[in-house]
Amino acid sequence: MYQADDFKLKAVSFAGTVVLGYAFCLGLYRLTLHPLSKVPGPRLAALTSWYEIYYDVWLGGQYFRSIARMHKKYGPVVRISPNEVHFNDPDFIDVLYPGAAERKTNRPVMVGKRSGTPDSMTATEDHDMHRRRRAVLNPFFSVARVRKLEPVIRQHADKVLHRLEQASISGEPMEMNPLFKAYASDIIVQYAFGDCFHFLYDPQCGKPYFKAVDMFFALNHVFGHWPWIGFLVRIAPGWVMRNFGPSLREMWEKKLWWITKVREVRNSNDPDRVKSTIFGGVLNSTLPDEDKTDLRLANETQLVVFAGEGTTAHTLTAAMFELYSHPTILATAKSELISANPHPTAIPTFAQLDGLAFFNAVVTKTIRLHPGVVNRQWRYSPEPIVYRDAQRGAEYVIPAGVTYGMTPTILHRTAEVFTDPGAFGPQRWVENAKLSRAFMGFSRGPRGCIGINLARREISVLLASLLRKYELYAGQEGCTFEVLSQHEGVK
Ligand code: HEM
Repeated sequence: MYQADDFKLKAVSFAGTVVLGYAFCLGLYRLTLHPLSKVPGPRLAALTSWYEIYYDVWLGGQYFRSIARMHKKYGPVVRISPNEVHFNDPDFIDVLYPGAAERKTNRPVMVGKRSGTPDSMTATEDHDMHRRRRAVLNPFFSVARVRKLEPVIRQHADKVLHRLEQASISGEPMEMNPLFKAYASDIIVQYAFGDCFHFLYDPQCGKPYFKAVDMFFALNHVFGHWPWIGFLVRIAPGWVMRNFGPSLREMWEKKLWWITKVREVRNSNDPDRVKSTIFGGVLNSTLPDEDKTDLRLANETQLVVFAGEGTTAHTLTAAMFELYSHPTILATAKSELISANPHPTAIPTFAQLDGLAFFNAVVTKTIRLHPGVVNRQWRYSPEPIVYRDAQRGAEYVIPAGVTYGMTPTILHRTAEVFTDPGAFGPQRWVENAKLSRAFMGFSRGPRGCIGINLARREISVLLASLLRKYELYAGQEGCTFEVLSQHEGVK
């Protein structure tokens, strides 16, 4: 008995010594011999990814703030975890996010895992496979195709005005962000399948669903570090979600809806549906059959829909907040809109909005200050990348396969690039077109935002409609908005 206990004790202490010895050697390697060991950054971040986990999982998505502080301390390139570097240099954007013809850019596998949409375009690691998958979606987001959506976008903007009109009659305060999410969601889901959830007719504007999506995004950090948790959430049967994951349930149910809709489009005999909906086009494309399974297309739908909802709504909310808190800028934007569209309650056409330099700069400037995508834009290159830090006179080689990223939230608030970076000044953008060299709001390169044309149209049509109709509330009668404190956002 005594001997057995002694043996167990020895086995445990041996195993403990092996684990500690391994951790010690790994730490030593990461700090000294690792190919990134010369890249500046906090030692703790180089030693262990628990540093990142603390900020992103424990504190909830806060690592980007810590990375911003690192850049202030260590310069334009920092090692933010044992195997990842982060850049903050606008002159290096085109090297890190090159055109498809210049160099391949792969996406780290971890990004797909954290996105919760395996096999979707954005989760596709390989450059060439991503190109193939994206090629079938690209035509649906071209300038010309989005122009064809003009009646749909204007019709949805009209529905938003109608909701606000109803609220003004009933005296019910209207929260703008869920309304904007409902607007963006109804448009993109309608375009995807020829049908949508009609959130703009829902008294709650789909709030329970959007809360579930927010919760899912918050969990992305957890899925990124422990992908098996994401896997369990994905495969969880309905009764588990209903009983143990009520906050995600709404989203989970929508996933079943995506699958049903993919099947409906697949079995549809209506040629119009095939031509005019995104997933009709995908099913009819030359993609191989393994890329057209119900599950992969449901994941692709979830990606496209998620990517188009919150981002657009966030930009609209932020634009309203900035404009109505800067009455002089609001007045300039309004006078430009009045000259293009004299009727205050008419939804403007695309043609009326084209060429409104100041108004369009308001949209870009809003995305600069409040980018809809906060996380870093992860990539890796199949070839080494050389970075020269002119300030320090140092050169760093980022080996092939090492994850790197840039973050618009950090880049767009860098004083070396934008003087007075926190200020909302669209006029600067009108006067200095060169500022766009440092703009990453829609990312760059072949994995940049596919929905940029659609987003710009959705935002400008609705924003212009609201600005034309509503005044800032100062006790007067009529169509007004009230801006609450900065922390509460726009209501
Ligand atoms: C103001 C609104 C928007 C902003 C600021 C925005 C921003 C971005 C950014 C920064 C990325 C790159 C993310 C990365 O590299 O990790 C991206 C990707 C993407 N966006 Fe947008 N987006 C907006 C609206 C839209 C809309 C309306 C759609 C349309 C459905 C859309 C669809 C997508 C898709 C599908 C991707 C993934 C592309 C790929 O992986 O190849 N986005 N977006």
